[in-house]
Parts: sequence; structure tokens; C-alpha cells
Amino acid sequence: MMNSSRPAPGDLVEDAAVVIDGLRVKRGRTTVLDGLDLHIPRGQVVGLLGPSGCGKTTLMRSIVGVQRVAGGRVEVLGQPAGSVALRHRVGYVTQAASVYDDLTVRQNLAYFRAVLGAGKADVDRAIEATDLGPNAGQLVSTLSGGQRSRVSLAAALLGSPDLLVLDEPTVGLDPLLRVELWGLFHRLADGGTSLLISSHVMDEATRCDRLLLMREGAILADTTPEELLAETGAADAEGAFLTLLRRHHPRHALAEGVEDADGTENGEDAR
Ligand SMILES: Nc1ncnc2c1ncn2[C@@H]1O[C@H](COP(=O)(O)OP(=O)(O)OP(=O)(O)O)[C@@H](O)[C@H]1O
Repeated sequence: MMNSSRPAPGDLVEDAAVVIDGLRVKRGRTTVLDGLDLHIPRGQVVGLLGPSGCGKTTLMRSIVGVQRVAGGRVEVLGQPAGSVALRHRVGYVTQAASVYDDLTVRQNLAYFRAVLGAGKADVDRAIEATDLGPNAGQLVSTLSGGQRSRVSLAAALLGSPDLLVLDEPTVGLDPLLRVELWGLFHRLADGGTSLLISSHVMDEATRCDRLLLMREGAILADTTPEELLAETGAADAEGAFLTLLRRHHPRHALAEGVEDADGTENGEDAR
């Protein structure tokens, strides 16, 4: 079933990395999330996919505890989101690289390691994991966009957090580097880390263990890549997402003229 990982009343969710119950968030005058329920399993790579502005960053900010919420419950690793006990257990990489331009890669990581109180060996481990060895002595201001975002990722790996929340970590990276990063994400998950990774590149969906497809603040599907394709009959994640959109918003302009996975026109009566 598509929503099998959502918590139902009475479900055992102790095993979840994140449990969200009735989350409501307003940003400015907009209600971005309006009663969202979610259950993110531990030790898996979970993709959060959806179009720009659907609320992915807002959801991630709520999970890491930096978003003011209007209602509901967000529990992370058994603690309320944002609690002090989670400070070293949750790593968050925002879309904008949050490292110092006037320090080298290694100096940045040494600084964040000291702030976190992580072991000294962590710096080399993080540099190696993100393939930044050749750039370790380079000032961040002189790095390419992709290299800069890898420095932020390296900083998030310091201290080996139990949950990594990564907001579009592969944007601007070349295909080879993307594949390598997805390999790293899965190695981290194999070692027990839980990862929530947002993207609006639909073909990255197939690289995740589980998928959350989001649209206008709601979770359209909470599933696996295999289930998603089987259930929609689509050939790829993009087609599957369009099929789901049409089911939920049959009159949606986006769907107009788009062919369904079965080759039929996207009219109101196609399903
Ligand atoms: N500070 C803010 N004040 C008012 N509205 C905001 C604010 N930040 C975000 N929003 C609105 O909240 C909605 C969700 O934004 P959010 O950044 O969570 O989307 P997103 O799915 O992460 O988008 P993207 O993929 O483009 O980063 C959008 O409609 C956005 O315009």
C-alpha cells in the first residue's frame, strides 16, 4: 500500500527516526503544512520529492527544530524536535552552503569539529567521504558551487549524526559526483544513519530506499520506488508523479495534455 509507513493510531513507531503528527506550519500568511502526518524509518535513505514551493524545506526545518510550528507534534529519535539532546545527533545541510569563505576546507571542518566536540579523526573522515582531499587546503571562496556544497555536507558528517537532513545536496553536481554521493548516502544508511534527502530531480527517486512525494504541503505518496512504479504503471518516477498528481488534482493545469503512463490523454475521465 502506498502509505504503508504512515503512522496509524496504535502503530508501533518506536523504531522510527521521525514521527510527525498533525504538523501545522504557517509562513507569513501562508499555511504551508496543514495537519501533516509522517513516519520516517531509521537506517534508510528517504527521498523527499516535490515541485519547488511545495513545502520540502519547511518540513525539513520542522524536523531539525528551526521552524516555528503552529501545531502538531514532531518527534526525532524519540525526542521533541529541536531539543538540546538532539544537537549532536542531527545533521542538517541547507540549500545555501553554510561555511566560511575565508577559511580553507580543512580549517572550516576543524572549526566545526571543535564546536561539536567531535573527534579529530572526523575531519579526515569527512574530507575523504566527500572526495574533497585535493581541495582540503583551498579557500572556500575559490571553490566551485558543487565543491562548496560538499564542504557543507562534510561539516554535517562530523560527529557521525544519527539523522542527516539534506536539502537538495546534489544540486549543481555533475552526474558522476551525484552517483558517488548517493553511494555515500547508502553506505551511511548501511551503518545505521537515517537520511532524509530532498530533491526536485525526479530521476533521483529511484536511488532512495523510500520516497515521500509532496505536493502543496501534503504527502501524496509514502512508498518505495518499486511500489510507486508498480502502483501507477509509469515507466519512471516523473511519469508516476504526474499520474499521482492527476489522481489528486484531476483538473490541474500541469496535467493538461500530458500523456498518462498507459498512453491515454490526461483528461478528467482518464481514471
Ligand atoms: N519566510 C517565508 N515567508 C512567507 N512564506 C514563505 C517563507 N518561506 C517560504 N515560504 C513559502 O512557503 C512555501 C513552501 O516553501 P518551501 O521553501 O518549504 O518549499 P520547497 O518545496 O522547499 O521549495 P524549493 O524546492 O524551491 O526549495 C512556499 O510557498 C514559499 O513561498
